[in-house]
Amino acid sequence: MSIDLKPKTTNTNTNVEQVENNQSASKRNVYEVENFNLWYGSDQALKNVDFNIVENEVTAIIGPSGCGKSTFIKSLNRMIELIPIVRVSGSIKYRGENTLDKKYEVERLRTKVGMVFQKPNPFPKSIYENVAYGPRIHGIKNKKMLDEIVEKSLRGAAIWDEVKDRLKENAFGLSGGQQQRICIARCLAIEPDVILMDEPTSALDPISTLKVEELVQELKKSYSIVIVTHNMQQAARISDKTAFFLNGELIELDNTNQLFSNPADKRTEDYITGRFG
Ligand SMILES: Nc1ncnc2c1ncn2[C@@H]1O[C@H](COP(=O)(O)OP(=O)(O)OP(=O)(O)O)[C@@H](O)[C@H]1O
Repeated sequence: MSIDLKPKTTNTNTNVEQVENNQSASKRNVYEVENFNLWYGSDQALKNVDFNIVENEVTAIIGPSGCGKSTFIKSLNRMIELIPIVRVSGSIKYRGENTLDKKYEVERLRTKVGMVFQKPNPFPKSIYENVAYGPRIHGIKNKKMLDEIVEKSLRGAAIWDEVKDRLKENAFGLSGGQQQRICIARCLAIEPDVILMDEPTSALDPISTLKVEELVQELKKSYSIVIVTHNMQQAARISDKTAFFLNGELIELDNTNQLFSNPADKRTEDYITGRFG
């Protein structure tokens, strides 16, 4: 998709957007976030966020440094609660259930929602063990079954051909781009429903970045993907929906074409045209 980042005054993409809207309409929401607030101690980092995430779509989150992108994505799998001073209100429904409910078991969420981080973080183990780790934790001991999961996950992460003859080697011996795809394979091995990606290409060279971007396009056929990115061109290239955050508020969430070509809010327009941030 090629996108002109300059806002236009008239929208010429009505038919395309109509088709996209119709496609979205037939899909279900994986997440429904309502009136979500988050505080670090007394500092409020997210304010009244309402945010639906549609299945089998790529949703990109953009916004200036410190606007709350990472805080938001880490709220979706409740990783944020590892920080003791964090306090939240509102609701984050995953497949209809409020994950903030005291009775909701976080382990259940973590088996369905995988995460890939900015810096590739493979375990100091072999390539094979990195991918087999999750399924082993979930009780799979059968070697043949594990072999199959490892191969399927590495294929799914578009790295099988590069590593199939060196599965016993330490994952640290791979390039940064390969390590990131191993981390994606590790994530796929638990058969998630959603994949959260927090700036997954910011530590990668352009060729590895392209590989991961192509991979994201492929993965959305089977998974729902939320990706935080500082790179607006990347958001425009790979996402179906884009959300713009500013100072902890969700300013705009729309079809990516629409948001970049004809943003509804002046603050979005100022950001995407480089007037601030
Ligand atoms: N552990 C923490 N303790 C206290 N405040 C925090 C913590 N983590 C983040 N914050 C604050 O919350 C706000 C949002 O931060 P967050 O990291 O979510 O922003 P971001 O949009 O992801 O930024 P960046 O693009 O620079 O990664 C910032 O004001 C930040 O200083």
